[in-house]
Amino acid sequence: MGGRMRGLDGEREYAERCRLALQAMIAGARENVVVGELTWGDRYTAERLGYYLRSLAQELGDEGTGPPFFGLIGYGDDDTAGEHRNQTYYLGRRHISDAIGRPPLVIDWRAPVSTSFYRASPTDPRGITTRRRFGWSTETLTGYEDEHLTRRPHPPGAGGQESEHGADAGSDATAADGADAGRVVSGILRAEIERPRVGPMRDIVATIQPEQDLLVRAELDESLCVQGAPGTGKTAVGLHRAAYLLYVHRARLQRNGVLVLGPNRAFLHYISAVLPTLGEVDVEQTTIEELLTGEQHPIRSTDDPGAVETKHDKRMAEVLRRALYSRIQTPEDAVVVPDSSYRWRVNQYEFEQMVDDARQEATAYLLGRERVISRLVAALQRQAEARGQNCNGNWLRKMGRAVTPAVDAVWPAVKADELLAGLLSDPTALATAADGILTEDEQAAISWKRARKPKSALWTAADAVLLDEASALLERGPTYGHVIIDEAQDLSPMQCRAIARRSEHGSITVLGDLAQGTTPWATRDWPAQLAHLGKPDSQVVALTTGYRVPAAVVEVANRLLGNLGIDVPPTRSFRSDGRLSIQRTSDLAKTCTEAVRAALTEEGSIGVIAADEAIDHLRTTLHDDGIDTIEADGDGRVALVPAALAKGLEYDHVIVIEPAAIVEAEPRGLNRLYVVLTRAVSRLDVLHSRALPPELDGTKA
Ligand SMILES: Nc1ncnc2c1ncn2[C@@H]1O[C@H](COP(=O)(O)OP(=O)(O)OP(=O)(O)O)[C@@H](O)[C@H]1O
Repeated sequence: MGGRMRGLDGEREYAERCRLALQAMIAGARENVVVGELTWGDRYTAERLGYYLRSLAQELGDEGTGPPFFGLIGYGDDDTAGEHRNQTYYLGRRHISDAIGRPPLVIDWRAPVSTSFYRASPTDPRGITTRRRFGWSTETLTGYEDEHLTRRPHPPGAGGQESEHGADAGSDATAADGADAGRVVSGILRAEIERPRVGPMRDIVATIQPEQDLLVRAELDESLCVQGAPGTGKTAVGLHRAAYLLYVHRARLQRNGVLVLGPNRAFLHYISAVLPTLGEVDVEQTTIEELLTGEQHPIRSTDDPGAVETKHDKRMAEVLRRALYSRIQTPEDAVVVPDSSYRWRVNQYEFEQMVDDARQEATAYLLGRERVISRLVAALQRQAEARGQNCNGNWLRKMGRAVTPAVDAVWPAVKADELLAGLLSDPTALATAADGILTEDEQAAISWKRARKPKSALWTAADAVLLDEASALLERGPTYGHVIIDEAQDLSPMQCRAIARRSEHGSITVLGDLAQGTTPWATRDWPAQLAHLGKPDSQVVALTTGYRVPAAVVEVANRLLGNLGIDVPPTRSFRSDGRLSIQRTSDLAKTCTEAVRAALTEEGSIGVIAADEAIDHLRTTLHDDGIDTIEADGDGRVALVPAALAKGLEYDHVIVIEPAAIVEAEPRGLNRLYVVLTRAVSRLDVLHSRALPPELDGTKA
């Protein structure tokens, strides 16, 4: 910290000083873990402290080697700089300090002062005179670029930048295409965004864009919905938002937890390293299916399409509610409990009143039942105490057991799987519960061919959603402090309800793209989905600048947009590089092999994406040609990816096989093709033997 701007040698010395300080912090944290474990006599304190120190050590642990900082802001000496007048601040993934009481050497990117690094622009410099971006080659500082924000840009187009000592990104500066007119794009920034992709997703802390930063740093209480075109950084924003919220609201969120939901395992694998590199190791990352599938009810079967759609329909919530509450009966007798020489009694009318009241008040079925039991016991207690009896804990428990059979008769205990198995096994019970809600065909579609007990039931993924709904009717579960939902356009209303229950007392970040909706129930507008998610008033923000897909590829993908039956703004690509080729061939397999071979001569990951049913054949022919492929979440150079699994992933070079087959494979095949075409970072080859879909070749606008 301080007011001086260093030259490259000075910056390298500073980087070394930061690295040594960080190593000392890591060593200190590790030592504290040991000392903490030895010195704290009281177990609870020792455990809490141990947990804290261990997570600190873990957070710092991975960070000993990477660049200690990525940027620097220098404030001027006028009033707009306020308390930061003449100060400079280095920004990194983590605070680094070398002595308690002294200002940190590096400030965490999430700290309030870091905001200006991301948001300052020539039109609104926020008191900053210089913004410096550092270029690193692994651990070596190779150079930096300065933007002088309070000076007029000169010459036009150069954005007032200088670079020193061969910053590895060069020094050209251009304004982002069509983006904020005040925005200047440095060479280092552009190189980071356009770099070839290899391996899993990385954090973007060094290059978060202003429109992304506004979302990352939105208040915890604010639920947000981001409608983002492909590659606009929705996933990146969601993950950085999780890290930001944990930094600002650590205590609250560590208690309630943060949950990140993604579309599938391959996607989770792809993003899994981002939060740990940001020091956040405690965030739960899973898919909605895994979240809802309990260990007791493993998925053992699949549903027909008709059954799936009905089970995911929100009317099922009412069918289940009715089925459950129809179990409650009106009491027909008084409750009489013999107790030594007395018989305590609650008459039928009072009992009925208790049942009615509990039904009105209780937020969950089993809670209502508990209330009836405790009110009956309280009534008995009043009578016993009036007779001078001492009603201790034992007595109360005994009375509780004594009234239970009477309560069982009118408000029976039920389990979620019994309720659902009962409903799906018994057409008459289903007809009663679904009367006026589901058609006869819909009822027939979800009914089991033969009755089964819960233990022998062949549960499906859609049943898991219903079991979760049923469990929540019985008993309310815990809620998260914040839930981040990626690819949220694909969630069914019933899945949304499951998430809404888990975020009832917290907030959510909804990320998605209506154009990428591929499930039968994918939403066509956000307000409807937000209502299902229990946050109807969330603000919807659109991101349209794509950082993944090059302009030529965006142009082809945008051709499909008008045919998808949704209203979203087209993507504008940030990137001018990239290559697109569309090739007709009579021998797809051979041309595919040639395309992969050509791609292998260049840097970066390669994804071959085809209709799901074509995958096995392609794998064999590629293998016969000497090319080994991996699955979407494997480690290797060439991934062979079924179209259905491509969502959320990206490859440097994408080879799309037979678009017409991808479109035909499913009802929302055109949306699927849109997803598939927008996975490419640098190069896209489209190979086809049949005619291209008319929406793609531009003959159907
Ligand atoms: N500010 C940025 N700086 C550097 N890279 C960025 C930035 N924003 C996004 N990216 C990169 O662009 C790519 C696309 O980002 P991301 O996957 O988050 O987009 P998305 O909107 O979720 O895409 P999709 O909906 O197509 O799956 C990623 O490689 C991401 O790291």
